Amino acid sequence: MNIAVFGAGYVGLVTAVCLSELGFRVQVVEKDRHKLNRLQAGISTIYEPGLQEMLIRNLSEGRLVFTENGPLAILKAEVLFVCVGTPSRPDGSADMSQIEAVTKEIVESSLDSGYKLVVVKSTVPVGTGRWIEKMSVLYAKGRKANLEIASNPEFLREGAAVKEFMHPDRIVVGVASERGRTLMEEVYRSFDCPKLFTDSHTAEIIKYAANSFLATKISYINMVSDLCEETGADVALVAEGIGCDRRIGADFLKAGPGFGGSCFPKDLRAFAHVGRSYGLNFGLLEQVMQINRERSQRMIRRLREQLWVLGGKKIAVLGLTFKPGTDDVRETPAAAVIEALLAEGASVLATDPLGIAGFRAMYGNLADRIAFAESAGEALLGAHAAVIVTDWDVYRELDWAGVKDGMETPVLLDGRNMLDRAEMRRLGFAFMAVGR
Ligand SMILES: NC(=O)C1=CN([C@@H]2O[C@H](COP(=O)(O)OP(=O)(O)OC[C@H]3O[C@@H](n4cnc5c(N)ncnc54)[C@H](O)[C@@H]3O)[C@@H](O)[C@H]2O)C=CC1
Ligand SMILES: O=C(O)[C@H]1O[C@H](OP(=O)(O)OP(=O)(O)OC[C@H]2O[C@@H](n3ccc(=O)[nH]c3=O)[C@H](O)[C@@H]2O)[C@H](O)[C@@H](O)[C@@H]1O
Repeated sequence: MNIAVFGAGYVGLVTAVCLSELGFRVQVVEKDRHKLNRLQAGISTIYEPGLQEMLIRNLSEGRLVFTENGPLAILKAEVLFVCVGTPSRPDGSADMSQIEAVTKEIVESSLDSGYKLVVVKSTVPVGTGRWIEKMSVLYAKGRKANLEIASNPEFLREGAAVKEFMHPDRIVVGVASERGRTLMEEVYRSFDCPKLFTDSHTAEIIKYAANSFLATKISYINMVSDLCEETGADVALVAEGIGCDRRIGADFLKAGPGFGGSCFPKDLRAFAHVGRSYGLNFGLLEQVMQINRERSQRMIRRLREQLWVLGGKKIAVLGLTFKPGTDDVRETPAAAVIEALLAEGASVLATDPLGIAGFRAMYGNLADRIAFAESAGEALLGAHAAVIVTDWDVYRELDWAGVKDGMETPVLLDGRNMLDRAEMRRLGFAFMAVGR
């Protein structure tokens, strides 16, 4: 089967590489010249375990091609995956301009040609499939593009993208015709997981509903975490206590600095916007977002409990990416924590194993006002306190006894509950965790 993939970002690149690994012939259309050059040279543009080797193997065996020639890829392909971005607009709604542009390109290049299945993998508001159908008629200008639109949301997580693409918990496909369903069954034939075939509206809602539910679990446990902190209870044990109930489940109950990344914040805003646009009360999601926004202030408050005055103090921020195992800093909680520290008049020395370059590029103004260190050891030298924002293993394995003596005052806020409290206190740290 010939497949085309539009957009070589996290989702598109992983989808394309994995499908070629499964033996499909895949053409990836990418408009960003810089990305395209690197991918054509066999260099992965994102950091994902296992991706680089698979990329080189499938490129060299000729199953995977990167191109900017959309029309040619469209001509050859029977199934076209749309994996372009759907970022937030200022009002929180999803910006559909990339999807719109790809729709136009696909319609114009498939006029009077055979049947093609256009599969939307990007995360999109309910009704997107219908909009693509409507726009297809407009762009066809009275001629016929024999396109069927399907929805196939992606649930992979960054940092484990290849593994989760290849071994998903489920596959969701919103498709109307038998022909489209048969094609999607063929694409996912080798996957051994529940496959849910629905209408396109349902599939589109499943994606936002899943992300919003997971984010709700996180804000919920963060809310409970604050009560644990006030009362001397332990949020990790509370999470274990409720998570053992299979109806609740143990995952996504880790208290911390709040959720970040390119999807949860953006998708919550978009889902809440969709709800509002139908006149529905999606206030629950507004609360989830509000709790998340307040996490950085909570961390500042904890630091003040130990340091009294933050102005003029040097604080080491350990971790800039929104979670470990990725170089992605989009909507990272670290940015809010740094912002809040600077507002207190503290000076910040930040470090991260993979995120420094991305942080500098994305948060220019903020980055200009702080300093960066190559390692945690360097960041902690002379610091009045350290805050762990991202739970990288290197911070777990750090020689804390060794670095403590180099600190001005040994205050440590473990924002991810990753270190052993008793051990840290034994080493002489004024140690604080989250919700315990
Ligand atoms: N990042 C993630 O872990 C996940 C993302 N998603 C969703 O998947 C979609 C894509 O996300 P990412 O891959 O993170 O985005 P991204 O921004 O990393 O990648 C999108 C790519 O599409 C390219 N592009 C834009 N317009 C194009 C066009 N007309 N033709 C060809 N290429 C074009 C861009 O240059 C870019 O490389 C979003 O809707 C996102 O919400 C879904 C699940 C997981
Ligand atoms: O739509 C998407 O893009 C993806 O969004 C998330 O994946 P991702 O953003 O890669 O990262 P997660 O592992 O879900 O973490 C998101 C944020 O929540 C935080 N988190 C996660 C779990 C937890 O218990 N506590 C917590 O604070 C993480 O630190 C991180 O900042 C979803 O988990 C994926 O299923 C989905 O496909």
